[in-house]
Order: sequence, then structure tokens, then C-alpha cells
Amino acid sequence: MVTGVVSSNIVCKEIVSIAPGKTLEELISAFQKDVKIVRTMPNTPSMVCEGMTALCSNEKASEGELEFVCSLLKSVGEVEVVQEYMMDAVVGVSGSSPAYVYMFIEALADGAVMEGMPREMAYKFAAQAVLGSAKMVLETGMHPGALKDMVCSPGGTTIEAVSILEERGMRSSVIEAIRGCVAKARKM
Ligand SMILES: NC(=O)C1=CN([C@@H]2O[C@H](COP(=O)(O)OP(=O)(O)OC[C@H]3O[C@@H](n4cnc5c(N)ncnc54)[C@H](OP(=O)(O)O)[C@@H]3O)[C@@H](O)[C@H]2O)C=CC1
Ligand SMILES: O=C(O)[C@@H]1CCC=N1
Repeated sequence: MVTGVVSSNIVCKEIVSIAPGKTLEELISAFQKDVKIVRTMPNTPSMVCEGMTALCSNEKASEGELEFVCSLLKSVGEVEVVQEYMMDAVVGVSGSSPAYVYMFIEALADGAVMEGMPREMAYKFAAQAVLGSAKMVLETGMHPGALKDMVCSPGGTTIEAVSILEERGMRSSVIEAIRGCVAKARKM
């Protein structure tokens, strides 16, 4: 609908799309012009300059033009040029995933509140633990499983929690959620 409105008035040379599931081919045909298209998938942490954006472009866009869009997006976070077939997976793993991460942070805080911690303090402890854990993955380059093992002392508290999360299907729930997310993107 929006492309219909825009295409009749378009004067610019490059179009940057943030629409999930809309392929370069679909975008080109929607604009009905000889356009240069950069298809991207950003995420909301861009608001605090910790975004993760993937992009790909049609062959009409030159390397310099793609580089220009990359440089704009790099001002608000990390950027990766990917092959187009990966764009739907990107929606699941970074475009939409901040929502699931916030749900996890909320649940961590709820658990702490149940044990008597004040709510605001619980959000700080939960969010900083998630931030620090993410940084460990990015900065050490270690496998997430190995990092998890480092926290699990033999017979300790963490393995108790890990065992309950496994029993309740945390990892398979997340995998299935991403499959649903990607399937929805492909239908859009
Ligand atoms: N939210 C996210 O994290 C991400 C979103 N995206 C994509 O970005 C797009 C926007 O998402 P989001 O900001 O969350 O959605 P919102 O619903 O918050 O914003 C959509 C905006 O588009 C305007 N709009 C809707 N229809 C028209 C129209 N026909 N003509 C002109 N303006 C219109 C709306 O105006 P009004 O309020 O007046 O109706 C509104 O300002 C979506 O395609 C989404 O999939 C991509 C990556 C991440
Ligand atoms: O929910 C959506 O449609 C958008 C796409 C990625 C994040 N939010």
C-alpha cells in the first residue's frame, strides 16, 4: 500500500526498505521503476547505538552506494551485509528478538521480586546480567555452551536452574518461536 503511494511520487535514487519478508524482487516490482533498493532489517536497540542490522541490495545499487547506507547504519550499531536468503532468519534472530529478550529480563526480575527484591533493582540486576553475558559471547568468542558450563559449579545452584529450564523446554520454545517468526515474515 505504502509503496503504491511512494512510487508515484518518487524522485530519489535509492530506496532503503525495513519491511520484513519483502524481497528485493517484490520491492522492485512494487515501485515499478528502475530503482536501486537496499533491503535491511534493523532492530530497536539502534535507539541506544547497539543495533544489529543486516542488509542486501539489488545489482543496480553500486558498491559505493551500499557502503554509504552501511555507514549510515553503522552510526547506530553493528551492520552485516548478507545474502538475501538469510534476511528472514535475521528477522527471527535480531529484528524481533529484542522482544523475547525483554520477556526474559521481565521474567528474571519477576523471579527476584518473588524472592523479595524491589522491582526496579530487579530490572537492573537482570538487564546487567543479560548485557554482560552478551558481551562475554562477543568479546571472548567462546561457545555459549562453554560459557554456560563456566557458571555451573558441580552440585551448585546454577545447574539446578539449568535443569529446570531444560525440563520446561526453554531452548526448544525459543527455536519454535523463531521458526514461527520467520514463517510469518515469509508470508508478509
Ligand atoms: N519495530 C521494530 O523493531 C522493527 C520494525 N520494522 C518494520 O518497520 C515498519 C514499522 O514498524 P513500527 O515502527 O514498529 O510500526 P508502527 O505501527 O509503530 O509505525 C508505523 C508507522 O507507519 C505509518 N503508516 C502506516 N500506514 C501508512 C500509510 N499508508 N501511509 C503513510 N504512513 C503510514 C503509521 O502512521 P500512523 O501512526 O499515523 O498510523 C506509523 O507512524 C514495519 O514494517 C516493521 O515490520 C523493522 C525492523 C524492526
Ligand atoms: O514485528 C515486526 O513486524 C517487526 C519486524 C522486526 C521487528 N518488528
